[in-house]
Amino acid sequence: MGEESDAGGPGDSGDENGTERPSLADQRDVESVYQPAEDSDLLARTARERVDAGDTVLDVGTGSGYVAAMLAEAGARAVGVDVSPLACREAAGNGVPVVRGDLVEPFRTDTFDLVAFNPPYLPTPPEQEWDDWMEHALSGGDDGRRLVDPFLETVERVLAPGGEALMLVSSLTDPEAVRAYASEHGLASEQLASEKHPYEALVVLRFYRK
Ligand SMILES: C[S@@+](CC[C@H](N)C(=O)[O-])C[C@H]1O[C@@H](n2cnc3c(N)ncnc32)[C@H](O)[C@@H]1O
Repeated sequence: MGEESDAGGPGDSGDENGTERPSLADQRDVESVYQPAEDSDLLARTARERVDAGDTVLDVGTGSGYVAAMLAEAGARAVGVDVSPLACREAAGNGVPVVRGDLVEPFRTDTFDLVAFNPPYLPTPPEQEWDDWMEHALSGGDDGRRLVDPFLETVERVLAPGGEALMLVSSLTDPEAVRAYASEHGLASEQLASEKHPYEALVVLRFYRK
């Protein structure tokens, strides 16, 4: 399952003569797919506690597929979605059914018991933005909420009755502002977990219909 084409998107760099240039990620010799870190692990551990065998779950921005794979291990029917073709390929290679797409857009209404999202959240001023798939994995734009806000605007549509969304939020992106925005969009919230790290606190928030 899933679309794993390299067509389109950042990193596809060729000049007017059709000469292929390496993507910025290649030029910088950085990984092109976000590898699981403390944030991935906190989200996966918290979500795993909440799924029952047979639940249908979605891992938004699945990256390597780490969170989806942990939930599948717990007995859930887990699917991932990612905008990056490189992430889709890696997740599929790790045994995760994956769809290439934008947030929850590819999925039907009322589908998922649980939606998990570890968004790109690093606050990044425009002049520091770069142009490769790793930027899509890391940069949360000026306030860190470039993807957080659209997720909160759209996730309710795909939640099954009684379903919930779990999102990893950093102290860098103001969890209280995230909760206020969710509330404006019809979602109640609570904090399920938090961990302190050298430069930030990581928090898992739960969102559900009011
Ligand atoms: C911080 S990484 C998290 C990866 C993985 N879930 C984990 O926890 O290790 C964020 C992921 O979101 C993906 N992403 C960015 N924008 C997206 C969008 N609009 N729709 C779906 N995925 C997106 C990135 O490609 C990246 O894989």
